[in-house]
Amino acid sequence: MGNAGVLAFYITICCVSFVISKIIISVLLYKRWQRKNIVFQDSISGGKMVMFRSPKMQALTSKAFLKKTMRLTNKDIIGSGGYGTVYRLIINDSLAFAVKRLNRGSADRDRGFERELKAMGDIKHRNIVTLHGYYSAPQFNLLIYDLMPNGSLDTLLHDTVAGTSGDKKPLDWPSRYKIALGAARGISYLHHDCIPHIIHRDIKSSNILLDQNMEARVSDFGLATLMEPDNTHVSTFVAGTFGYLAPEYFDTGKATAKGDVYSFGVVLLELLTGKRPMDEAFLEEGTKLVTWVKAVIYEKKEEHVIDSNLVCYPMDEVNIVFRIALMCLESDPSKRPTMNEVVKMLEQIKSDKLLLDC
Ligand SMILES: Nc1ncnc2c1ncn2[C@@H]1O[C@H](COP(=O)(O)OP(=O)(O)OP(=O)(O)O)[C@@H](O)[C@H]1O
Repeated sequence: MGNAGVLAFYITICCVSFVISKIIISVLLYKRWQRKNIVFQDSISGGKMVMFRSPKMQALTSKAFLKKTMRLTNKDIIGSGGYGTVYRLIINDSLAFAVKRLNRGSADRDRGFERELKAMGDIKHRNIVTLHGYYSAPQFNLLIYDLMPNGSLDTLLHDTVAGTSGDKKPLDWPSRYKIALGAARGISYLHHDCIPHIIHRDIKSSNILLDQNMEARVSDFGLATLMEPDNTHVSTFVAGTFGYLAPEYFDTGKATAKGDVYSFGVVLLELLTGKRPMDEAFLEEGTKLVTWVKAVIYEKKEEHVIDSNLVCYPMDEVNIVFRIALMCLESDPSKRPTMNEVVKMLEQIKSDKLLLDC
């Protein structure tokens, strides 16, 4: 190669490096811009609205959003729980949000509250309900989530609405399996992939919501740590809900990942038996779902616990999920699997099936 060739080679290298570095800088600047939240200070209420940047929030202005939010009335209420009331908010007939009004305001909290919320906003996973932003005022706080059009697993499983023909439509096995796997993946993500790792502390069927594809999305993570539940809400105790709490929690009062695994085991039992953990029939007999199931197994009558709506589905799959539930419900936390292992065991059911079908 002559001198001219060498020169041309070096010029090409320089040009390519220049273009690549420009692209990298642009991508980094775009990412930084994306991370910046939109903050709107409302001089009338003395509150602050923070909207996390995301494709869904891109087209909205915080002022318009806040105006709509402040106009929510009782007819927009979806439900209420230990932390407050949840409203449906539809913007421009197309964007749907669930706004959770927390009963206490920012006057009761320190700056850690906002830090936690921002960390919650960074969590994006297909099995976790996205937090899009929050509003913080001295008297109350609002959390803005994606609206889950198919409601909660609790409603779907236990309040089957009578159709026009009067028939009830119980959830079929493929849907139950899909929900179990989706929820397990969401919790596993919180436990193992988030830095720092997150313990949910309140896993239950009303905190497993269903999106438009009936994909499970875990909600309310972090709330138990953010605030003490309302004292008027009887089902919630310190953090967590009766019927779902691991036995060791009553001794130690400490929330652990293995405590979440236990609560997930209770959700699996709900899916398998179709019964609520604190069903009235259990309360009358002074027992609860987990104790009842364990007693029936002791008598070797497992078949009596499975929801009669599931009898025409593959019993081998149902039985494996039942065994996974029992592992999660071990009294000794160290004997329970991790959520990562639970996901793998649940996934194995379908991959074994595929191998057999081949
Ligand atoms: N993002 C959402 N999309 C659709 N519905 C929701 C959403 N978040 C909550 N809900 C519904 O609102 C109702 C109240 O929810 P909330 O989380 O406040 O209470 P809970 O989970 O029932 O009880 P607790 O507060 O003790 O956890 C529930 O019926 C729930 O299904």
